Amino acid sequence: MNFNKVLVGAIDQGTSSSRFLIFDTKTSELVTYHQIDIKASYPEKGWVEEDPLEILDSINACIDQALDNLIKLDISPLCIQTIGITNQRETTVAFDISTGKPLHNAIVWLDTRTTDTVNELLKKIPGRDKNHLKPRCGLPLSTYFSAVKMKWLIDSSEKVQSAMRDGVCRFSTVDSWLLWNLTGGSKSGKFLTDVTNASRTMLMNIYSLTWDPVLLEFFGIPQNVLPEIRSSCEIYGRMSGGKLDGVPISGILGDQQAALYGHGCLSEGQAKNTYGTGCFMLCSTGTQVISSKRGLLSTVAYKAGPNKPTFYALEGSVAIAGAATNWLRDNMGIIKNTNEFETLAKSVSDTQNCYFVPAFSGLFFPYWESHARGIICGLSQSTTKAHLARATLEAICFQTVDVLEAIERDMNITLKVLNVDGGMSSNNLLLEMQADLLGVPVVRPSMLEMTALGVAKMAGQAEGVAVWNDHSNVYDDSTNDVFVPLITTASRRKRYMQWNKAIARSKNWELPDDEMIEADPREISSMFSCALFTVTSLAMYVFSELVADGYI
Ligand SMILES: Nc1ncnc2c1ncn2[C@@H]1O[C@H](COP(=O)(O)OP(=O)(O)O)[C@@H](O)[C@H]1O
Ligand SMILES: O=P(O)(O)OC[C@H](O)CO
Repeated sequence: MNFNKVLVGAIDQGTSSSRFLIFDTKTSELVTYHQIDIKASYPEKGWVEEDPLEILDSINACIDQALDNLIKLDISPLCIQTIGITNQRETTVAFDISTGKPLHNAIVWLDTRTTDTVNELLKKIPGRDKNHLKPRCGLPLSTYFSAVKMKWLIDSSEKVQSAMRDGVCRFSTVDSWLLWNLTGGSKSGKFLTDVTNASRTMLMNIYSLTWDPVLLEFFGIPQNVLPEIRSSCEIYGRMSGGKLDGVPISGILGDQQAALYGHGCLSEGQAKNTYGTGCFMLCSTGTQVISSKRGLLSTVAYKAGPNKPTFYALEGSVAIAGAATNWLRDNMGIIKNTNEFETLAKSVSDTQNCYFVPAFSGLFFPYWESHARGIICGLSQSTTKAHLARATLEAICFQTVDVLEAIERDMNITLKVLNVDGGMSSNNLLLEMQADLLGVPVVRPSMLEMTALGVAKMAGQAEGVAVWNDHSNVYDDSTNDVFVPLITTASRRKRYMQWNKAIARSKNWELPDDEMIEADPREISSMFSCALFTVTSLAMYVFSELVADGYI
């Protein structure tokens, strides 16, 4: 058996699946991995939940299976020097730190149950400006981020309220839930998070990298329920139990930041776009926080050690990418397997002017509109499921066009290529359409696991581990696939205009609870007449019964 390799393990906990991947530090080669799908539940309209214990079990199972694969390759698991954790961001877990039991299902980043919470919070802000807190945390007020999910749990869950009273409630993002459990849980677990995950809660000040008292007060979250914030690269603790007992965990990055790092987009103006459950383009802004005028988020990209500088990024977040494929498969039954999707979409040469805005979770960038909902428009008698499949891909591409344009304008740069990765980027048609609609070549590496590679590199360079030193270059391999634009600018513009008409129709669809106040006066008067008619009829009925019974 080979004991000489120097390997790093990466836990990649995404929205749709969990993975454990093992990389060779000499070649950046993916040696082996195992992946398990995660079930989401939708208990009410707009709610998206996952089971924190299923997430944890899936990671343990992935580790075990990947280690078995390694042994089959005749490589010893003892070659694994350290482990990194990368994760779906914003998804919020509430648990009891004395027992380790979750107090509620995890509320997934896509969940829109807090639409009314956001409305209520907006009322506290002068002019209801959703960007009011942006100078502190880089983010607009939205259902997307963890703070509103925590507020909802405090306001709505009796178990959370009781655990808060007993001082045992803790809130975490998925990184700290996993870290705490893997380092020993209620016996010896380390309750820590990293700056990139903390920067997605809306509670961390992006300059000081500490929990911000003004933000904590605004959302009503006491600081003692939150993990301690650390850099993205240091030994946080060691695996407790299992086949990797004692191996350090030394890197944590939110999954989109990890992909940026994996691509090696470390210099100002370098960008990547990851197509997973959602689709997220991040562009490095160096050590400067750039505040977007166009709806992009300012976020922490990484901090490669406690005493290292903090790097930042601008981010354009598109909520629904692969999630739309899953919806067409699971809810509509249009395909049986994800891999049929490309063949179906390719079976037609265009969308026949059908547009699909999959705003299931409202619209994120650049609108930050919680009340938008999904629409399909431009249907005709000849529209088929193939046109809808193609329109789904187009929708993801159009939103990416918006993000790229905003990044270029905010940073005053022109991107010459777009580096891509993520599960959905295996779809060639998606990337061909993306290049066409962007007018910029799209470059896909032969190894798509940039998220896992990013956090493996980060973990491998931590002080006390230092097994991986090469971070400087954009991920480079001679077997990259390049997709070049083939359509004319005029055709691109026409389709983009039509897309914007579809977006306009999806906006402001859901009515907030207090919408009556701003509703059309004709609607209010018709509802008032209806209510008056009902009350009068009831009174006349009671009166006639009283007369009939001789009381009057
Ligand atoms: N060839 C494909 N065509 C369309 N969608 C795909 C394809 N392959 C994967 N997907 C979608 O991509 C998502 C999985 O990507 P992944 O990066 O693993 O997601 P996550 O990190 O969010 O768990 C799923 O939503 C899946 O349906
Ligand atoms: O699951 P992904 O890969 O789409 O990533 C989810 C994001 O981290 C949400 O912000």
